[in-house]
Amino acid sequence: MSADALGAEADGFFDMLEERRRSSDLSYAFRSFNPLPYRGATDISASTLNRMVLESQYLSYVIQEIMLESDEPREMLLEEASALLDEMSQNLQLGFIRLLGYAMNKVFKSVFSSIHVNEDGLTRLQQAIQEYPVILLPNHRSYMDFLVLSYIMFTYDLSIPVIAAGIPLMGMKLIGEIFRRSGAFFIRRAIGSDKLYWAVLSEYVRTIVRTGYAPLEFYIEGLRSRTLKSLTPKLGMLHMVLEPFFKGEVFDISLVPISISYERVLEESLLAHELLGVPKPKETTGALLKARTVLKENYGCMHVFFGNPVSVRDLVKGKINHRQYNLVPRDLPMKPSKEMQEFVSGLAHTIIRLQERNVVLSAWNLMAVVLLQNLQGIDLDLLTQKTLWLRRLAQRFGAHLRWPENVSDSEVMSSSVSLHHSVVRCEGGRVYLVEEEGPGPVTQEEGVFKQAAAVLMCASYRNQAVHVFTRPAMVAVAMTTAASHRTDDIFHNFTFLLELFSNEFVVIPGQAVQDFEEGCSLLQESGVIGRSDEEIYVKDNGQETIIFLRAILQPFIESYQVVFRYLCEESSQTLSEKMFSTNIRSFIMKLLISGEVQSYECLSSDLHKNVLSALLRMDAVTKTKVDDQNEFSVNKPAVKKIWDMLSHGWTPQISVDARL
Ligand SMILES: CCCCCCCCCCCCCCCC(=O)SCCNC(=O)CCNC(=O)[C@H](O)C(C)(C)COP(=O)(O)OP(=O)(O)OC[C@H]1O[C@@H](n2cnc3c(N)ncnc32)[C@H](O)[C@@H]1OP(=O)(O)O
Ligand SMILES: O=C(CO)COP(=O)(O)O
Repeated sequence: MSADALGAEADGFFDMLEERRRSSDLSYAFRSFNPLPYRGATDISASTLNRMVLESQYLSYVIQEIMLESDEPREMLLEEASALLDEMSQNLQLGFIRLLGYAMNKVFKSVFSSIHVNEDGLTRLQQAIQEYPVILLPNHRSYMDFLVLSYIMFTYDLSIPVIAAGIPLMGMKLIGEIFRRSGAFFIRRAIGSDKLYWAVLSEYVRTIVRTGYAPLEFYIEGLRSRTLKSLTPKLGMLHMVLEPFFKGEVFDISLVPISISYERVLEESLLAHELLGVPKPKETTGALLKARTVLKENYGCMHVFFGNPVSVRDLVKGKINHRQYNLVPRDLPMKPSKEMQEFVSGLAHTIIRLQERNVVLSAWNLMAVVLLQNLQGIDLDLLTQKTLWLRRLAQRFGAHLRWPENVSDSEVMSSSVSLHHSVVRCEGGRVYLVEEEGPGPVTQEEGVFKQAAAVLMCASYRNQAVHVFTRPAMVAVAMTTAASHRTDDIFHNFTFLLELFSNEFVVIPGQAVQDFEEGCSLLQESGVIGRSDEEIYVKDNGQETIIFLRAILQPFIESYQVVFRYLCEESSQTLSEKMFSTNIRSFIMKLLISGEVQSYECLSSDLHKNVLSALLRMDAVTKTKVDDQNEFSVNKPAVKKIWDMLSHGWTPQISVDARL
């Protein structure tokens, strides 16, 4: 894979569709496919893989345990395990990859103007696959993610991965089976305490890794992020894939973070509506066929960045004494120690941060930041000027920006507006958010709902860029709310924000000092703040940036305040999960209609969940299970205290003139 052969661009990416557009779909589908597999792989079929799981000492041990706990005979448990495996297992066949390859080639060429892939990433991946078992860890924003990744692997002769898929996809007529034969293995949602299921799933995953059956791909965020912001990682699957290393069954494992960035996301409208409580359309083949009209649209370009493979062996050095795990017989279940749980959690969060680092942003992401601070509309010239200002700031903060070369800034702006016609329109030189077409709203609630959907759609594109600004923005807010200029005081407020928002923005646990230093250094290097031994102060020409950064966090702060207010004013101290989401929405709807609250982002269900998670972590709310339903008990004084801390010294009304 040489740069010349692939036609790599200055930034190391090349457009893989360029070549695809020159050849026929059929010849692509029937191309010769000669991947270089993992050198240590045992060449086994999908059915042998299943048999290995069923006959494993591990499964036999767990079945023995279950037999002792219940009255079920061994044969029945074995049959159950076999049925679970039939439901779960993949049956990867090259013929089906070719079939999907043919279809996807057509789809991708039609919906995307380009698919940029980093050439060195492909080369590194090719090498990594041959050396050790490889785990592909992409971010998850769209159904397109897994299609495009297997498409890239097929196109560049890389071993086709097997992929952990949520079970609803299995239920799609025909498609479910095609996915299974294209490498998907299906896992149930919320496994809970089903011991046999955990045993079958974890042994299946470990056997794939141990035998080097194929690269294993899974979505560590567990689902598509509705907000396009990174999600707090799930840990179950990561624990499973690492175990063969800790038990000394493989020498090393390579974890490959993958950052997929869309200029325009196919599901943009559906995701925003889900945030407003509209249920997700069920995954059915009928629904898929109905949704094919979205394929008539243009979704601009996408970027796929294959990150540096992370060696687990290197990572554990000095952190975990993994020899202690060699003492446990390999076939016995291994309960992860506290040390191990912390390690896996830190690693999962690190993977998300690595994904974020290599997300490629477009002019549109920056425009969305500015637009959200100017919901009343903004002159195109001013929008251009502010976007260019933000471009410089984002670059100083280390963002990966893709700005078209040899194209004037005004063209970049107008082509972004036209690509995102579902979010914005330009009328008489002014840019406004677009509300969804359809009959005009009948009630005030419907009016608010439409406006909120428009704002949430735009916010999702700001969210793609928000990780670039989070840390400096938290420093900016902490500086405003701190009792003095003293670094200690500012750090104190910073850690409060970091803790409160740690479901909103992914932070690596236990790294508050590093996060604070990162935020401060970026601001200092950009000439926004100055630091003495003990103090931090805003420089005269830094005010504009500080105000802008505070405004980025403003919708989040305002939304958290509103949820706190609801929890404190709600007459009942105990809330079921269902009641909470319905009641909070109608509470906020009223405040939006009365004008008491301005931020439409307050209506996002993702944000409501994040506030609850934060309060649970901060011991202001407790969760219990009643009849299989989550119930929350609210400690009002504790919530009030957190609310006060967030509000103390904070000036919610940033004057419109001062905003970007
Ligand atoms: C050329 C063109 C080709 C094109 C070709 C196309 C190919 C087309 C293929 C289609 C492919 C689709 C792909 C879709 C993409 C998705 O569908 S993404 C969604 C599915 N994937 C994932 O979710 C992966 C990441 N998820 C996880 O890691 C989750 O943790 C799991 C494993 C699924 C479990 O979920 P969960 O029940 O939510 O569990 P989790 O919260 O992690 O843990 C729950 C509890 O179980 C405990 N637990 C964890 N592990 C264990 C264990 N082993 N034993 C006992 N207890 C355990 C935990 O400690 C936890 O306890 P508490 O802390 O609550 O006390
Ligand atoms: O991730 C999935 C398929 O891509 C399934 O989960 P969601 O549809 O909830 O995102």
